Amino acid sequence: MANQAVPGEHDLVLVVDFGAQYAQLIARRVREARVYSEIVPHTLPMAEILAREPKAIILSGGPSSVYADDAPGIDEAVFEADVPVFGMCYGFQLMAQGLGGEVAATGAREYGRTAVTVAEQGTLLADVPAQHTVWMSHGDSVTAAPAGFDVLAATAQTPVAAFESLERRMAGVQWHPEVLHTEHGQQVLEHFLHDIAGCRQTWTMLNIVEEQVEAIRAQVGDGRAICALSGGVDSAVAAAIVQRAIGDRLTCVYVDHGMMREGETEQVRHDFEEVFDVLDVVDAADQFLGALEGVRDPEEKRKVIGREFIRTFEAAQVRVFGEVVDEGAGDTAFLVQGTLYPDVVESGGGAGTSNIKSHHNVGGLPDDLTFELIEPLRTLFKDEVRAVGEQLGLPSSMVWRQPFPGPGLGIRIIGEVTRHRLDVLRRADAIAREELTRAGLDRDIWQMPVVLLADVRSVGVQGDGRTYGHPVVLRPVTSEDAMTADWARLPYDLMERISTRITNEVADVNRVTVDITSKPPGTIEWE
Ligand SMILES: Nc1ncnc2c1ncn2[C@@H]1O[C@H](COP(=O)(O)OP(=O)(O)OP(=O)(O)O)[C@@H](O)[C@H]1O
Ligand SMILES: O=c1[nH]c(=O)c2[nH+]cn([C@@H]3O[C@H](COP(=O)(O)O)[C@@H](O)[C@H]3O)c2[nH]1
Ligand SMILES: NC(=O)CC[C@H](N)C(=O)O
Ligand SMILES: [Mg+2]
Repeated sequence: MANQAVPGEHDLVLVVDFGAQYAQLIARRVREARVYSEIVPHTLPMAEILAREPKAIILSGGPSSVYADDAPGIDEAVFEADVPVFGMCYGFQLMAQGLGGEVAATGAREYGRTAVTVAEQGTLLADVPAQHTVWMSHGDSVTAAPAGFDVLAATAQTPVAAFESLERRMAGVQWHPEVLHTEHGQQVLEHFLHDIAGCRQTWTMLNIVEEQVEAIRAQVGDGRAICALSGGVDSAVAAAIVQRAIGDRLTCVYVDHGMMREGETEQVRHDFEEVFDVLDVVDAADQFLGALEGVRDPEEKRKVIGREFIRTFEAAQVRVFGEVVDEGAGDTAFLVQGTLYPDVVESGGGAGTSNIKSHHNVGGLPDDLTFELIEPLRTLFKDEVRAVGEQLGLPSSMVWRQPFPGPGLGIRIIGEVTRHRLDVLRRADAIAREELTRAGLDRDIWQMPVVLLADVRSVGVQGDGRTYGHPVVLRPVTSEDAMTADWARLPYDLMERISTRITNEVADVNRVTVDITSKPPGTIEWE
C-alpha cells in the first residue's frame, strides 16, 4: 500500500498510525476536508514516508507513553524535512518530546468530555469559541511546549493543550479533533490542513470516476476483463466504473457458492441484468461446500473460500474469453473486485496493523493468483463509494443495500458448514430480514447478521415436549464505515416478533439471543 500512487493529481496527507483506536477516522476527516489521505504504520521507515512527498503528516494518538523504553518513536528527520506536521494526543506528545519540549505523567488524567479554554486563537484555533468541549483520552501531558511554539489552549488539568508554530508549519492538540464529540474538531483540522499546511482542496467524489476510468483504460488497453459481482454496492459501483472505461469488453460474473441468502441469486440476476446487460451466474455450491468439508477454523474457512472464488473466476474467464495463451499485452487476465480501503486495512495490508481477519478478496487471495487485479475503490470508504454510486445514477436499492460479506453465511455458522446448517440459517436470516424491513429500519441499521451456533445446543420446551436445539444470535449494528460499530437498540416488539417467528418456523432453533457488543471489542461478523 505504501507505494501506491495517489489517485489523480491531489495533495497527499499521510496519517502515521501509532496504534490509535481510530486512525481510519482521522483519514476520513481529512478527506472530508477535501484533501486525499492514507494511513501508514509507524514502523514504515521515514525515508519511505517522505519519498511519497506528502503535503502534510499527521501523527496519530496511541496507547504508549512517549518516555517509556518500548514506546514507538518517530524518526526526528520528520521535523527537519520541511513538511507540515500535526500531532493529536500521543502524536502531540511526540512532537513536544522531539522538538525540545517536555512530556510527563503529571497524574492529571483526562478521559472523555473536557472543557478547554482558548487563550490565543492563532491560526489553528481561529474562530473557535474561547470555551468549548473536546474529547480527551490521556494520562501523560505536555509540561513544556518546544521553543518557538505558541501555547494556544489549556484545560483545568493540562496547561499545554494545543500549540502551533507558523514558521515551522507545525501544530498539535492534546485532544481528539477526529471524534464527533469534540466540538469544532473538523474546523481545527481544516485550519491545519488548509491554512497552516496549505493543502489544496481538490479531493471530491466527483473526480474519482473520471480518474479511474482513465487509469483503467491505460491498464487494460484493448484487453478484456471479468468483474466479480456480488450484488453488493461495492462491486456494483466498481463494475459501473469499469464498464464506463471498457464498455462491453467487461463481463460480470456472480458466484452462487451455496452460502448466499434466501432468494438472493434470483434477485441479483433480476436487478443486475437490467443495468449490466449480461450477468454470468455460476452455480459453484458443490465446489465450495466440498472444499469446506471438515473446516471449522474461521481463518481457514476464509482462506478456502478466497481460493475457491479465484478458481471459479479462472474457470469463468476461460469460458467467457477462451484460454489466455500469451500473458503479454492485450492478453492479460483482468479481474475487477469491489475491494474497499477498510478491507485492505483490516486484512493487515494497509496500516501494517495486525491481521484481524482475512477478507476473502484481500488477505484470502491464493498465492498463485494469475489475475491482474482492477480495484477502482481500493482507497475509498463505504460512504464515499455510496456517493459515487449515486453520482453514477445506480438505483438507490443498489446503492443503499446493506453489506453482506463475500464468504456469505459460511462465516455465520460457528462450526463446520453443512448444507443442512445452511438451510436452517438461511430461513432464520430471511425471517429476521423480513421483519426488519417491515419495521422500516433498513436504512437505520447498518446490517444485522444472524449467526447459528451450530455446535451449541440448549434444552427448550415446545408443545409440551423437550427440545434440544441450537441458538441463533441476532447481531444488529449501527456504523458509519464498518471500522467501528455499536449494537443497535432494536425495538422490543420487533425483537419479540423475530424471536417468536424463528422459534416457531425454523425447526432446529429453539432459542434467539441478541449480541450487545460494540466494535471494538467485538467485530461485526462472528468469524
Ligand atoms: N458471490 C460473489 N460473486 C462474485 N463476486 C463476489 C461475490 N461475493 C463477493 N464478491 C467479490 O468480493 C468483493 C468484496 O465483497 P464485499 O462483500 O466486501 O463487497 P460487495 O459485496 O460488493 O459490497 P457489500 O460490502 O456492500 O456487500 C466484491 O466487491 C466482489 O468483487
Ligand atoms: O466481502 C467481505 N469479505 C469478507 O471476508 C468479510 N468479512 C467481513 N466482512 C464485512 O466487513 C464489515 C466488517 O466486518 P467485521 O467487523 O466482521 O470485520 C462487515 O460489513 C462485514 O459483513 C466481509 N466482507
Ligand atoms: N490517546 C492517546 O494518544 C494517549 C497518549 C498517551 N498514551 C497518554 O495516555 O497520554
Ligand atoms: Mg458483499
